[in-house]
Amino acid sequence: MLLLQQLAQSRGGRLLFEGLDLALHPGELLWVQGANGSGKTSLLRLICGLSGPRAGRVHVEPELLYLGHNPGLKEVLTVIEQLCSSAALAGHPCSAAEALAALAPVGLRELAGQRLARLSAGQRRRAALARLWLPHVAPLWVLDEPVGALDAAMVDRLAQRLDRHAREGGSVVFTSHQPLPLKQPVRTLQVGGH
Ligand SMILES: Nc1ncnc2c1ncn2[C@@H]1O[C@H](COP(=O)(O)OP(=O)(O)OP(=O)(O)O)[C@@H](O)[C@H]1O
Repeated sequence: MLLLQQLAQSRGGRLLFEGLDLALHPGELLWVQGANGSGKTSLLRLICGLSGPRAGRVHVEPELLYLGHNPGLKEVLTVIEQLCSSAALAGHPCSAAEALAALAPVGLRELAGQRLARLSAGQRRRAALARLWLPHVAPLWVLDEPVGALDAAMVDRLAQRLDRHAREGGSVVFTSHQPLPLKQPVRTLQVGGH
């Protein structure tokens, strides 16, 4: 599902990592670890093709869903508009009923018509994460700090969703500065040290 071969990246003239080899298979969860500034986000952006490597190559099969460090939501849109438009942009359009159903587990169903500009940080994160509850999503999920700003109950619900995705044959690459309460086995990858 994801293959990294001899991957290297540098930012601002500093080498972040090199010689990185990894094969992630269906059903596997990968926790990318490292100190602030070690290169976790840089690695995730490489995996998503948002930046090019200094050396090596990335192969994704068949497609991925990326939720970045910053939820990157359009403030003028309502919660449901944002969810439907991001799904459509990713090539997996959803119906209004499917979007409402995906907003329920993140606790935003009642706020479906609210503009994102009027949501709290945690609610915005929940709005971005609602994508993971839509019926048609890419099998590889790349999540940068998905639990940032989430309360404990939502962290538990997200972990349950990731566990289910893995049990169903999906894969997840995620960064987090805290362990997630996952039940499925989790592989780890340490970034940095250069
Ligand atoms: N646009 C940029 N130009 C130059 N250097 C950058 C740029 N973006 C990031 N960097 C540098 O690249 C390094 C790695 O950044 P990155 O965001 O990948 O770290 P991270 O491990 O995700 O950190 P954090 O845990 O704080 O989110 C940092 O030292 C940072 O200063």
